Amino acid sequence: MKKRIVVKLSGSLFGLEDMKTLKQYAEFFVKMSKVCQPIIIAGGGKIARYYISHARSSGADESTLDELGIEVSRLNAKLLIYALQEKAYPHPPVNLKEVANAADTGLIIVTGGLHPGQSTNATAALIAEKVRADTFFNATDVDGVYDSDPNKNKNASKFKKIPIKKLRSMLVHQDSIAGGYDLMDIVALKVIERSRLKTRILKADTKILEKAIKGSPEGTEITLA
Ligand SMILES: Nc1ncnc2c1ncn2[C@@H]1O[C@H](COP(=O)(O)OP(=O)(O)O)[C@@H](O)[C@H]1O
Ligand SMILES: O=c1ccn([C@@H]2O[C@H](COP(=O)(O)OP(=O)(O)O)[C@@H](O)[C@H]2O)c(=O)[nH]1
Repeated sequence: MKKRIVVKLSGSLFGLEDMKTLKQYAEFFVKMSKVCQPIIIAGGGKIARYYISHARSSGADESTLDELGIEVSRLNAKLLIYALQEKAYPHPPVNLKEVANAADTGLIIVTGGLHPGQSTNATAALIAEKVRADTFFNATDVDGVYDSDPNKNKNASKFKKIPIKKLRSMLVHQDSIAGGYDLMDIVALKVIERSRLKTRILKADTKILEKAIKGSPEGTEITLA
């Protein structure tokens, strides 16, 4: 059986700016499917935050806002499925059991969020645990974990490796509101730790992802004591 690779794809890839991005990622994952089975979780991106902020201003509760984000992430997943055509399982699985059954088809799997109160990284970690993935890649809009937010602090320095306990202490203050959950949420970290998931946080770029899938130490590795 081919090794299973779980990739959480930043929602920023599903923006309206560059329509050819998804086609490039579809071609990339078809190429990678010759050496592994990609199992992809799509983020919600700006469109999710558009719906979340409007509904929040109307007084919707946080779990309702999370569900909006989940719906958008599932729409993003469908866009990638359409670009993958017959190489992909035909729709985004709706729960972990369906993900596991879908993975047994050997097809490329694409889904979105699954449950309120967490981010797509938590969903990706749960899926990696469920399908016994070889590695979980959080393909995000930064090239790894820094000692502070590199988008706010130009002097931040990047970790090649970071112990999960240190990462948790760095992120514990972040707010767990819908549309928040920057970088990794506490549910994702819990699942990575309990199942000792091999996890790497790296830039969402097909060339970098290809090198990482082939074993190159791209981005930041989360180490487990
Ligand atoms: N210590 C950190 N290292 C790297 N990025 C961080 C850190 N703290 C906060 N961030 C922020 O997390 C963002 C990535 O998380 P997120 O917005 O959830 O990305 P994604 O779109 O992949 O889900 C980065 O753009 C960065 O601004
Ligand atoms: O399993 C999930 C996945 C996502 N979300 C919601 O959907 C939003 C968009 O997902 P995420 O932030 O992970 O996507 P990103 O744009 O950061 O890639 C999240 O902020 C949550 O509000 C959720 O509630 N449960």
